[in-house]
Amino acid sequence: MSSNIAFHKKQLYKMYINGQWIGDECETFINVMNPATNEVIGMIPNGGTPEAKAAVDAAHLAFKTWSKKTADERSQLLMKWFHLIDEHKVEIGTVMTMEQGKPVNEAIGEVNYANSFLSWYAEEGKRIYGETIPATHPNKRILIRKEPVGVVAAITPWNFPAAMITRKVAPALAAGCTVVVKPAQQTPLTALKLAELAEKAGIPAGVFNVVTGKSKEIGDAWLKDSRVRKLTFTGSTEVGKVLMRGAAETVKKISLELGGNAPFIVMDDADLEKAAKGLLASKFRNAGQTCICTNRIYVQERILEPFVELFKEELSKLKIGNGMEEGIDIGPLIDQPAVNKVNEILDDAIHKGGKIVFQGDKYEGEEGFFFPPTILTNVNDQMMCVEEEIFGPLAAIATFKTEEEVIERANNTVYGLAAYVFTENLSRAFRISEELEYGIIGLNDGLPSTAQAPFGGYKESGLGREGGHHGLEEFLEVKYISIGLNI
Ligand SMILES: NC(=O)c1ccc[n+]([C@@H]2O[C@H](COP(=O)([O-])OP(=O)(O)OC[C@H]3O[C@@H](n4cnc5c(N)ncnc54)[C@H](O)[C@@H]3O)[C@@H](O)[C@H]2O)c1
Ligand SMILES: O=C[C@H](O)CS(=O)(=O)O
Repeated sequence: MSSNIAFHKKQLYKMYINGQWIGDECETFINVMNPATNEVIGMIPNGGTPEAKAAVDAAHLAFKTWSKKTADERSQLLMKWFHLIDEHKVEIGTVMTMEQGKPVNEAIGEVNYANSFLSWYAEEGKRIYGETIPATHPNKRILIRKEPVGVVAAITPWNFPAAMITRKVAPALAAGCTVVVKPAQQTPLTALKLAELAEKAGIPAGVFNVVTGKSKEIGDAWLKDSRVRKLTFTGSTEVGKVLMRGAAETVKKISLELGGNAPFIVMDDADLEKAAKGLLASKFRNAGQTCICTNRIYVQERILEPFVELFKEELSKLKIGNGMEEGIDIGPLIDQPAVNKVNEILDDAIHKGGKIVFQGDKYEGEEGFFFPPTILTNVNDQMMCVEEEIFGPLAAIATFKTEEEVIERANNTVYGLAAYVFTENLSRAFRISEELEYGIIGLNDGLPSTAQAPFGGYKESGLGREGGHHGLEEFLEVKYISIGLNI
């Protein structure tokens, strides 16, 4: 697919604050790279404290009117934004592929997924119900209201440049909050396309702001600003902990969607073809760079050989290359350090007895950051591929004997985001699902993510949920009104 978007190496994009496109005044600029070719595709303003403060000024002012709109008025504006994103999904997908690397059809799929949060919360926002509670005192009445928390600061990662923004912004705006967003430095252009369409949809100035530039400086400015009442972060657990400590200074509400280390468990009574296809989807989506990608694969001993053969057959159908080309299934990793990390993890596994039983072609086409899809067997729990988040197309297969053993090994991690179980035995499915310490369980399903369901983790994979009605609660305060009467 040829891009119908002209990327000019020296094209300077602007950030979006208070309904204005600004940035020329910044002293420095950041290059945006294409990870498939290592070429510069544009530049963004390297903003910092002044721009971070200006965005909160705008959001704080806009909150006064946006929060007073009816839920239906906000819903209509969210749907105007939804329809514009839908009309421009190929353009946005192309921008995403150019800056993040995922194949363009997968990028367009992410735009649709991102958009589903807008349509879901455009409706959900109309159902922010309060309640009355029977008072024990005859002359009192108890009224409970749910109210928007206020100005929200959102900091998002590079691996899902559209969905990780709308999964926060859609419920926040539906609840009546206003938002300042800092996208990842690697993938700001998708965020700016969303802002362009929000402006076109008529979302008022200051309601949705996108600030680009110095991550720590912008984040610190928002953490210190008491007008920011909620921080919602998606990214690594390491950074999440830093932000959690900073949010304490002004007691901000906080949501954290952090790292993962997903086990993929194949029981000996599984439908092996279904499990192989489910593993392919879960492991190699976004070249393995998703927080809920399978990280460790546990196969019950008796069916190891037939399962690995099926998996190899499925993986051999995937094609690696530049995501802008037709028929590509696996694009590049985000940068060279990411490739180096996966190589380090692979070398560690081989050093500790791991065996490569399949490796795809090493794409030599361009100067990009490619890692060939690889299957390792003879994996043990002392390897880096079991202990750390791989974030690449490396499938690490270990075996186990019993249900009790695999549950203990699967839970033996500080993470608790997603886990996958393939079995055709219903009682076993529920027994294992209920014992796994994870916020998301894919039961015979390698792709559980959807706007209707709460997405989030146990333990060091995060706090709070995104998606479903749970995701709306994250942007609401509960107000209790006690009413004294003369009855
Ligand atoms: N749980 C989820 O839903 C989810 C989704 C996507 C990615 N992730 C996780 O994110 C990680 C990969 O994404 P990443 O490399 O962008 O993560 P990252 O933590 O390095 O960066 C995430 C965001 O935080 C910003 N940031 C970094 N340091 C900061 C600081 N000191 N102050 C303020 N902002 C700061 C970055 O600029 C970026 O915008 C993986 O661990 C992955 O598992 C989790
Ligand atoms: O990387 C983490 C994202 O949340 C992945 S998903 O698209 O929501 O599954």
